Amino acid sequence: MTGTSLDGIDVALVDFSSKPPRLIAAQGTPLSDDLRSQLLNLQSPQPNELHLAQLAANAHSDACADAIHALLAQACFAASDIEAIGNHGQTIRHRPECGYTLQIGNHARLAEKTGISVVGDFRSRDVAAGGQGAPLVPAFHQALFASPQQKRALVNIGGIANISLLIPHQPACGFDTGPGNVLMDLWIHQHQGLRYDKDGAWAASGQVLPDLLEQFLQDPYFALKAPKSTGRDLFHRDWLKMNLSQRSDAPCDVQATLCALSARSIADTLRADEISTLYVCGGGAHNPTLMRMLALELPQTQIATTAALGVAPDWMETYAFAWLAKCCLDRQPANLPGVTGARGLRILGAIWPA
Ligand SMILES: Nc1ncnc2c1ncn2[C@@H]1O[C@H](COP(=O)(O)OP(=O)(O)OP(=O)(O)O)[C@@H](O)[C@H]1O
Ligand SMILES: CC(=O)N[C@H]1[C@@H]2OC[C@@H](O2)[C@@H](O)[C@@H]1O[C@H](C)C(=O)O
Repeated sequence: MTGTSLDGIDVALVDFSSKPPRLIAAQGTPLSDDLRSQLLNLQSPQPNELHLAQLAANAHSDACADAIHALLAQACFAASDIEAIGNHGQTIRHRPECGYTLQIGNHARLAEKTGISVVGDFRSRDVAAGGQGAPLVPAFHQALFASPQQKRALVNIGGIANISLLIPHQPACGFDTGPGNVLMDLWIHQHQGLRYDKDGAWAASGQVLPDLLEQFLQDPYFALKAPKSTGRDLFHRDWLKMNLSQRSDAPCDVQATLCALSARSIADTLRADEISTLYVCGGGAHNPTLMRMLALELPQTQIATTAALGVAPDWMETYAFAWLAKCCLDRQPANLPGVTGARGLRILGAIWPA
């Protein structure tokens, strides 16, 4: 799994012979600066992008192969022990309203380099069926973490944040709430040249600006009803420029307000449901300022990380894509039409045999 933050490749080794499937080992490997900038550049139109996208897809697959080999070595497994790799690829465009979403990665090359079958291209079938193609993890959250008594929510705060609402006796519901860390990452990079605001320290040094927060919340995305999904296509550098060009706020106050935007846009989606516990995963779970703001927004809700469910916050997404790959191999539909808006259940993904 490589997500919208473009911070690294996460690999999980999952055993499906046990019920529920068991996460045996997991590892994160940082992306090289070169590959990261190739992938970041492809997030917006540029000359010769078809050729550049293919080169980046090859480099992405080579880096995935290295990360997989490293995890197998660490966990003392051989390639021949592995039934398949689920490979999300890197999202470089997400335009379901135009009938496509694009995750690049050369699956054939990954199968060739590892000798392991690859399952990839998880989102396009759902989009072809009229869905958003995202988020896909609510089905996994429902299968593994729904409780018969408790109203639970799981939120993944990655570059973009996506939530799953697991209410007993109701179909699972889920959507992207909006920016998770992506805007905070862009803003601190612009001002301090850093990749991210470690422990939310810079945000904690500023004041949330209520008028700016209200302005941010005017973006029509936040008022849209589900099904909805988003990405860097909407929440990018120009979004910040458009919202901030007429203002002269202290950069640390803007960072605090972007952090509050992530917390508020997540919390706003939960107020009506009397959720007993909100479980947080993704990199945002490591940001105490963001976690504190979430707790302030939701005083009636217990907030924990998914470690309380037995899964460290960094491995939830990659675990989910192993599960999605297994569903594909078993010819089991894995989308939730009530989440993505697809016309019906669909088998997600395509297989590149070893
Ligand atoms: N210690 C920390 N303090 C603050 N923020 C952190 C910390 N660790 C990680 N993060 C944030 O988490 C981000 C990475 O999160 P994650 O790996 O979940 O994103 P992703 O999977 O790439 O995104 P998505 O889920 O949208 O595809 C980093 O870019 C950073 O903003
Ligand atoms: C198009 C795309 O890659 N979307 C990602 C992204 O990262 C978070 C959010 O935006 C979510 O919609 C999705 O990933 C998760 C894993 C999902 O599909 O459930």
